[in-house]
Amino acid sequence: METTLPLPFLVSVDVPPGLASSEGLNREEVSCLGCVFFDATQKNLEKLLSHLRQHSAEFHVFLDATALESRDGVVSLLDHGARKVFVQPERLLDFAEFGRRVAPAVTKLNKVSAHIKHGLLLKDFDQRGCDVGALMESIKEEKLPPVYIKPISETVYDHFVDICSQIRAIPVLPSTVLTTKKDEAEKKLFVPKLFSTSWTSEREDKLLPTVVCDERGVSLGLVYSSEESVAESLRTQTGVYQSRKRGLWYKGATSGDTQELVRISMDCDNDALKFVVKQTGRFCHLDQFGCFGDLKGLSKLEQTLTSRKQSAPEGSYTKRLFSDGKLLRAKIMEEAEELCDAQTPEEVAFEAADLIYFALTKAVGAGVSLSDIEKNLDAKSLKVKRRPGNAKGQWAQKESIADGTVEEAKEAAKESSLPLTSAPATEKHTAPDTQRISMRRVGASQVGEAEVSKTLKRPSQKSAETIMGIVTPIINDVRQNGDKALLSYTHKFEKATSLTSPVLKAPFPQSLMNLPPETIKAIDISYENIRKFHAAQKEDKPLQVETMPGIVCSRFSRPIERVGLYVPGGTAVLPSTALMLGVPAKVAGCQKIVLATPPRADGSITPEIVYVAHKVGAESIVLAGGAQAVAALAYGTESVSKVDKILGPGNQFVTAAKMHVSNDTNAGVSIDMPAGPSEVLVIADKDANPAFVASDLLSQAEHGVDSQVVCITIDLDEQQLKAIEDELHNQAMALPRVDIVKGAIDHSVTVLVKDVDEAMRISNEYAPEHLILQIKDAERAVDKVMNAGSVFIGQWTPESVGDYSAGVNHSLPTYGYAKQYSGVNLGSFVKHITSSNLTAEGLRNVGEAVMQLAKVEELEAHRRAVSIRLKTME
Ligand SMILES: NC(=O)c1ccc[n+]([C@@H]2O[C@H](COP(=O)([O-])OP(=O)(O)OC[C@H]3O[C@@H](n4cnc5c(N)ncnc54)[C@H](O)[C@@H]3O)[C@@H](O)[C@H]2O)c1
Ligand SMILES: N[C@H](CO)Cc1c[nH]c[nH+]1
Ligand SMILES: [Zn+2]
Repeated sequence: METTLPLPFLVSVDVPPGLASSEGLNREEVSCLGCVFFDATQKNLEKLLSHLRQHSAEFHVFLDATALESRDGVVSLLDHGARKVFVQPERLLDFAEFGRRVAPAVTKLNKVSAHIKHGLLLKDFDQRGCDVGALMESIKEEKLPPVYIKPISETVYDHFVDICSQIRAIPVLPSTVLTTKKDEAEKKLFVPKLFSTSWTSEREDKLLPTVVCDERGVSLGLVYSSEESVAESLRTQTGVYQSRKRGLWYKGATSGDTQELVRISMDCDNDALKFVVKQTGRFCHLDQFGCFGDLKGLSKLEQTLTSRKQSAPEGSYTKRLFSDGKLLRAKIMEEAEELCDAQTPEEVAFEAADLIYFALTKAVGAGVSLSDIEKNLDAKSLKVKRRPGNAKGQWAQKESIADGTVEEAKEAAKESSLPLTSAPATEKHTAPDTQRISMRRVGASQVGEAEVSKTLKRPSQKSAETIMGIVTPIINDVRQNGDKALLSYTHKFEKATSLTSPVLKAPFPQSLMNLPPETIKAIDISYENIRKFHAAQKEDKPLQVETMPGIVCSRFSRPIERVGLYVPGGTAVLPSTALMLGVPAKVAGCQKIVLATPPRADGSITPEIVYVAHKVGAESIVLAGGAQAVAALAYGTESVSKVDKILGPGNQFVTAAKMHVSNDTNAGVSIDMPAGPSEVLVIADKDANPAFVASDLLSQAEHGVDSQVVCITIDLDEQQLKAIEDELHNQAMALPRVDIVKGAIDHSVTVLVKDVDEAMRISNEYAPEHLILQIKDAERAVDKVMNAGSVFIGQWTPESVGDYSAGVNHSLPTYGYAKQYSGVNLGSFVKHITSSNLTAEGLRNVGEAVMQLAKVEELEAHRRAVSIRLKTME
């Protein structure tokens, strides 16, 4: 803990008189000295604590607490920020845990033992009859750094200061020394003289180099001080220095860029001063803030925000933040969440910078400066009574989700005795039952459907800007440096450092797809069902329509030649996704199928994926994931084949990379759709089995913490609702991925509605990836489905059958994109080509219309292409 003195002396202020005045301390006397010394007694303790509360970051407070009897009093002083407290030597052991912040106070040096290492206060020092030589010797022998000496009142201070300077002790001077000196001129120069008797200048002119800093310690420049300039500075409380050419220099006197003096201190070997100032305008005579250049980082941000607050250009975003408290609040929350989710050092730096920007905007808007914040931090760092540091209120549950172990959660759940109550309009079951895994309830009739939609907002993802900022350099790197870059990202993200080639080419060796027969059987069954369903989507023959006599329009399909299939492999290995993409690609007749999937840390690929790749006739497997795999597929590398279309789900990095390459016209690649974190919406009525409902919700919640599940209950009473919630909690606690489930459930919701129509309206607005209908006459409700990726009808249709084996595709639009996209299907692997075939009669029938429209558009060549033919028929 920092207790070094910024000055070569301490000023002792009378207590309580100094504090009793309304102003507290006389600012001019002590503020620039930065250090103050008090006598603490039981009587003035409260006043001292109140003073410390306000000023401990500003002043370094030293206290003689020998008159304080209770330990608690001393601890409170330390806790409130006292830098050093002196106690009787015999009580030292009692405060050993506070290290150098507690030191002994003695009246005679020989009472001190050699083991005292945190300095000491020699009080009631009487210089008369003092043998300075013996004192020096004693201090040297005891090797006690540093020694503070407080004289008894009759001492003649000038002489006392000289003695202290000789023995290199720190004088503690009563404040009266500054105010009772008879001679005004002498009084004025007393403090500067204290400085100058302590400083040593190696320069001929005896000036002292002086570093000028702002309150955050950012250096503004180097100047020189003399005893006179320091005196002027203290008198005017502004920056006054000694110019080597022009004498006394009152900073800002001509430029207007003045300085308010905050503090003067001296360096460790007394040969340089530091002036801390509040600078108006700029310090440097050149067009820059300080002599070492302009501000940067946090200081620069603060400068910009302050100037924006005073006057911002039209359309300034920062200005909008200052005037829109709600927006600022939302941004702070959003950025805090993104910082929590950040993983790599780059992401953390990126997100922390965003959060700091918004936090500082809040501070500047409230008139709080960075240095106020830093003072607060310093004051906190001086606290000795530690709080447990647990998260509070609504964050307590999030904390347990992020960090708690399953066992801890189970224990806490057992301890939690408060039952769930019936649902008010919108209520989060966190406070009373913190460890219970439960979804927030929202009553649609209480809050209205518009509010329900807001509540069903998907968990926030990183902003597009943030994600693009991460994936773009990766894509560019792979594009430019091919295999080498691709491999380096696989080493980095997958930790597969032994991998030397990023591609596994067909034919795949049998040794890489050795599987138990039951797995082969499961894959084969699923393969066949998926094949059948997708083959049925094939058009047998071209579609043909005779629109007019002699005019035949046709549409026929052709497979996309080269397809890249992304199989996710971050949080779970998904061979089923290889099936969902590979089988339709094969059915469609794509000539080149390239799979890409992140390898395991040993560089290998899950044998199930190799087996599927083999079955669908893949040309190769790219052993890479994330943005780097997408870039390799889009542009090709030395060993990865370029493709025409990239399909497959993935996390935010994969999705952003797909968007990026599909927007690059040079890449010549398209993508399927935005397929992100899995989600499910279950509609349940009184007929639904609570255990089935909970199991479906959990099946998607276990995909990732960014998944969201929604349960719309139709006209259920409290007991029925609780039955689903109990099932959800109990089943979840038994799952191996319970920690992931907790994260997903945390932003999942149960919506209470009255009837099927209300449920369907909300569902269509949400546009879920998966919609499960566990209601009476589920089939009839399908007519009302307008937006959904895939629908699961009735109690015997769990969503997981669609994930694996029923035959439908599980690669589906999420995040509400089911409103405009279809899931992967056979059509995703083909393109449609149209044709027209006219006879002479056909051209005669339609010719006039074509020529007239060409005329309207003033495209004469278009018109003539028809007229030239019609003429030949005349
Ligand atoms: N909608 C669908 O049809 C569907 C189907 C299956 C899976 N999914 C979803 O797909 C997602 C799969 O995600 P996943 O993470 O498990 O696997 P993933 O393969 O999509 O992503 C893993 C890759 O992300 C990259 N990555 C990770 N952290 C990174 C970082 N900080 N910076 C840059 N790149 C980074 C790495 O390259 C890694 O290989 C899940 O959200 C799952 O729910 C959706
Ligand atoms: N439910 C996921 C699509 O959102 C797909 C999947 C693969 N394995 C299990 N589930
Ligand atoms: Zn699934």
